[in-house]
Amino acid sequence: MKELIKVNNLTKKFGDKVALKDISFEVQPGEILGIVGHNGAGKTTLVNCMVDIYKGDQGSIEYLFDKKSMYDHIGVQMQHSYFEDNAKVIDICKLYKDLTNSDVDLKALLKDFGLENEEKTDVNKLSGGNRQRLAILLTLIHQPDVIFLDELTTGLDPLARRRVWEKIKEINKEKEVTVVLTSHFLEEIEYLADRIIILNQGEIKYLGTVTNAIDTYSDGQKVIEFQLKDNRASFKLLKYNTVELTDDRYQIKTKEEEKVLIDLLSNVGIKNLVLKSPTLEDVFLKIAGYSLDKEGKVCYEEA
Ligand SMILES: Nc1ncnc2c1ncn2[C@@H]1O[C@H](COP(=O)(O)OP(=O)(O)OP(=O)(O)O)[C@@H](O)[C@H]1O
Repeated sequence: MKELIKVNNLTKKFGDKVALKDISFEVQPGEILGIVGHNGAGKTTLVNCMVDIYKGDQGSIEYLFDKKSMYDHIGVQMQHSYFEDNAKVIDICKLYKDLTNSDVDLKALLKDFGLENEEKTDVNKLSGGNRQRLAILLTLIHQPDVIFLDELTTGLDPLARRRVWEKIKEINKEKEVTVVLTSHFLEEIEYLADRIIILNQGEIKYLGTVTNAIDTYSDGQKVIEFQLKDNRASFKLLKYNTVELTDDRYQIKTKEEEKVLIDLLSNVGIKNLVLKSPTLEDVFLKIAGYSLDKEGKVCYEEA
């Protein structure tokens, strides 16, 4: 299948600051591609280059569609969606429809997004979740092939965030719209994206599926988490150099989980056992000193 967008050796600078360094990848039709990275990693700059807001200093971007009619084919929701304060939901929708000469059925679209009862609501009185749903809806009014969503769910509570995720999945599957999204949230990317790009200081550190990222970076290790039946047996864990104690739970990282489990069960005495595979978070930690804040947002601590 031919790629929808092809980014070739793209470099973008702001003065001396290199925001993107020699980036190459392609967007396949029908996929959800997630771009993830710390603050300042270059996510927004990359999206801005792809939607032709910024010109790269080096490299090129090719589109399957005619670039002259680019905005017929793409829909863009940027990091902050600004709406006129007193504007009503339906007025904004109509404005977008007129501007794009679209023949979309607005009533049906609003119903589809669960906003049919909000038509007359002032946009600034919408809940955070509904506001974000409106932002997605607006990208779809002219029936594009691909939409770009930049940090769509930042600021939403977990329930509202989940609802937005469901909507994105639905649009992708049912309307066959390709989605390029940036996010700070690993859980979001893990849930939504078919493939991910991990950006670190303007460079691609990883491009591929989440599963492959985990396999590649985890080195086949599993995590065994447990409590001791009798804490006096803790000396029996000394032979494991990967053992860690957090709160009252021990963790051992190992490639030989069966052997270690047998030892723990028969010789050490453990309870409340959980066997875990590494997560995308572990991959991030390996790539470059990432950590997560209380909200589950990616942070970066330079060494
Ligand atoms: N218009 C600009 N002028 C100067 N520097 C910029 C500009 N836009 C971005 N940068 C710089 O380029 C780098 C990449 O920024 P960018 O906004 O793309 O990162 P990001 O990953 O989207 O970050 P965030 O998650 O905080 O939105 C940063 O160092 C940023 O300061």
